[in-house]
Amino acid sequence: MDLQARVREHFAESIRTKQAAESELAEPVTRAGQLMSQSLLNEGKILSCGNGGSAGDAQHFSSELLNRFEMERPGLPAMALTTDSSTLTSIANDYSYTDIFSKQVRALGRPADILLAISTSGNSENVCRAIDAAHERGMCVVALSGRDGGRMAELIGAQDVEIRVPAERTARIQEVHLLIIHCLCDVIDTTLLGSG
Ligand SMILES: O=C(CO)[C@@H](O)[C@H](O)[C@H](O)[C@H](O)COP(=O)(O)O
Ligand SMILES: [Zn+2]
Repeated sequence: MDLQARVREHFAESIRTKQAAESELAEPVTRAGQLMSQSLLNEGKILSCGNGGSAGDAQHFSSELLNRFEMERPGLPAMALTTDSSTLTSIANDYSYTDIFSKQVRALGRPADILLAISTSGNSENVCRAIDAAHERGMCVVALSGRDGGRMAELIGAQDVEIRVPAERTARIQEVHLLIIHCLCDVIDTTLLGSG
């Protein structure tokens, strides 16, 4: 087994996936960044959720808003719904794992807020329920997905933005999700602060 060849193929496939995504996703990513900027200007906040690697992505995004991305600026209101182990374990224990995000969205969400919902398959039930809860609260949703968009694609409304990575493999989709998260931070900072 040529391990180095395998590693090289990961690099090559990741590069190809990002190149394929560029032309397809530049428009929805920009639109999502503008939607988030408008929410922040309207005193809204951004809630984010996902499972596994996507939980890490949700936290990565909220930390870049709460602290900073590349420009010096005041912190922006954002919260990953994946971090409070007491809340997560009690909801999962008393209700169901599928309710861990939706219950938090119902408690915290306000109409000016945005939900960043992340799922490579688009089929994680707890993320789908969070989207339903966001809509109940009058919030807009930015959905990061992949493959055929899964069930999440059916839940997205005209006021929302779906960003579906054109790839099948979870790892490749996640790698593009992280790039998109950095693009969203850049659009938000540039919209709020100017390009310097
Ligand atoms: O990071 C990885 C795989 O690269 C895993 O932890 C992965 O995120 C988990 O299996 C998730 O539960 C997958 O959920 P989803 O992306 O389909 O919503
Ligand atoms: Zn991963």
